[in-house]
Amino acid sequence: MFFGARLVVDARELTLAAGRWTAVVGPNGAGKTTLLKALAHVLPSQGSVHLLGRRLEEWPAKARARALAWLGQGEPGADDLLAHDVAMLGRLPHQPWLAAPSVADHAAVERAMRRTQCWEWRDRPLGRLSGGERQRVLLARAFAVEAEVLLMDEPLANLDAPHQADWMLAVRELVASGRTVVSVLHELGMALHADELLVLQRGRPVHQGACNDPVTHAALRDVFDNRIDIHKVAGRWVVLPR
Ligand SMILES: Nc1ncnc2c1ncn2[C@@H]1O[C@H](COP(=O)(O)OP(=O)(O)OP(=O)(O)O)[C@@H](O)[C@H]1O
Repeated sequence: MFFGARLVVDARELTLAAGRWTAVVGPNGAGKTTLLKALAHVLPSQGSVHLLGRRLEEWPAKARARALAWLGQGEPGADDLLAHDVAMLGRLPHQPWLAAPSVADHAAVERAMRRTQCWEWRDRPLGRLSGGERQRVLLARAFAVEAEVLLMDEPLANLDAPHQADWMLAVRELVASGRTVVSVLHELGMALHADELLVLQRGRPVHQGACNDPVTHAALRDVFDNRIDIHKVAGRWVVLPR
């Protein structure tokens, strides 16, 4: 992937496992967002990206939007829209042109908003929510798609600890039902609870492996210049800066 003439991400032959949760990690500027945008078809890439075995370009746009849900980093939203309407945007790929949302669409939105605990303020405009509340609405929009594959860039931004835990639980449920989740995470302790870690450094994937594998931990320490410590506390991974 290039920005102008500059090669920003050089990821050849990269496969992300279906039916698993992969966390993409690495230092600032490593290319995590760029990679995710290329996977989501938000940014052009030079190679070819396959989604569920089929080239992205070969998917009819609406079918692709049903199969692949995308949550960008710090997404601007229309501040005047009500939270419920924002979440309903996730159902657009399911709706015929100019049709009103169906019963199934309303049910999916309610499920998603309850999942991220924002159903209570469904009638409030996005612009009048706190950062974390807003993020939970945007997460609900992504969940409401009920896609096979979810790509989320910094989904935990602005979320407090209990809602981070809720997000992880939601991801676990999605993966248990056969869905694929790929998330860029700066919270390395959370990332280590994924199934797989993809470690990026200066635009290249330098390691891909199981989160509980010591080799993965060594790769992680390495890309952060040995300035992190990884511990297991009460059965959970904790990453501390050094
Ligand atoms: N629109 C752009 N134009 C030019 N270069 C860009 C653009 N967006 C990002 N870059 C550069 O591409 C590289 C990768 O950026 P990217 O946002 O993918 O990194 P990241 O790993 O997600 O970083 P962070 O952890 O800081 O969010 C960086 O060197 C960045 O400066």
